[in-house]
Amino acid sequence: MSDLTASSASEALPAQDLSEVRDWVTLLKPRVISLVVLTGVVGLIVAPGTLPPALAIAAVLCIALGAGAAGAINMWYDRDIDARMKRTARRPIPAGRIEPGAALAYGVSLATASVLIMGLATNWVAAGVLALSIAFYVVVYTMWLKRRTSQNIVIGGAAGAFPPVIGWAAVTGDVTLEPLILFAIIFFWTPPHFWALSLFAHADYERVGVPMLPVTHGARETRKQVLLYTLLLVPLTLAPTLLGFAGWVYAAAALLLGAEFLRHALAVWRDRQDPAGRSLSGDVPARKAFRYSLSYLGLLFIALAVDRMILG
Ligand code: HEM
Ligand SMILES: CC(C)=CCC/C(C)=C/CC/C(C)=C/COP(=O)(O)OP(=O)(O)O
Repeated sequence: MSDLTASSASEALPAQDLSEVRDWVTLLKPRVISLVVLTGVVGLIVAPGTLPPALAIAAVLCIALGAGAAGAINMWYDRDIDARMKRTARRPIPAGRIEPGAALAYGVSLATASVLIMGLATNWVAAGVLALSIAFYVVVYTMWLKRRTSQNIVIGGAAGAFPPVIGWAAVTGDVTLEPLILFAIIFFWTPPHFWALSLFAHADYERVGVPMLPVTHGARETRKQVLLYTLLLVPLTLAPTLLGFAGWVYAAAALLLGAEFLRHALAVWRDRQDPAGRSLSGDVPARKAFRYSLSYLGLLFIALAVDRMILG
């Protein structure tokens, strides 16, 4: 090997290592995890009592790791359809950069580690709810419902609603009404979050035969469901104040943020459509509603934490 080839090979190695690391991180769906972690942290903050900082950090890392592991197993299971959808074809498994078996081993090991560490660091109630949420995302949503029914994300979406319950249980060792209300808020938020996205991403799902609502019931029904779930969600977000575990700062934020979410949902509902209900605007309102759904949930949970810190 000439010097020139040898030196360019050694220079190329770190960049290749870096992109390999990036692929393993991508398997954890890190952007989705960021919001999952935020809701989990708020569960931890609003729970009565405290954890020593090192254990609180361990609990948050376990939620991130468990959610990431579930995402990796989801990508292992869905590698056939991911390869045929534009949005997902470049993922590490369908693109051939990570072996399916290695991804599965990685997901299962991380999932096991996250549950065990959670149990040892905090308590086994929190570890049990973490295990349940991983099983819900992997088994109930990914392996069972996703390819079978348009209600996949309503039932399976419960997986993503568990993190505040896990955070709360990590502190208290218990699951009471308060964290269940936070669960319900995320549960009712998931349909407008996902169905707004599915309105502009339905071609992918149609191609691979995944029965998402716009594919099975059409765009018009999906727009209606986005609005209906938002109408149920907004009053529900006032429950923490009505039940006395949050104050007026949170209630004001919930009303303002909710009014804006309703405005987006109404715009989705009213979007100019052809006779089949397909958007004539390039689904601009649906794209905006999807983006806003992310800020909405983040800000709502931040408002709850701030409110609880003010109330003490
Ligand atoms: C069954 C329930 C859910 C489904 C089917 C779903 C589906 C999706 C899909 C398909 C995307 C686009 C991702 C991409 O293009 O890579 C997305 C984005 C996102 N979802 Fe969800 N989601 C669900 C629940 C949740 C939950 C519970 C959270 C957090 C609390 C969440 C947070 C996010 C975030 C932060 C993004 C943006 C990611 C980015 O910027 O790429 N999702 N969701
Ligand atoms: C603690 C714990 C286990 C939390 C799990 C949390 C969670 C956010 C679950 C649902 C997340 C999600 C991105 C679903 C995507 O659907 P998809 O998998 O059909 O999307 P894709 O087509 O992008 O793969």
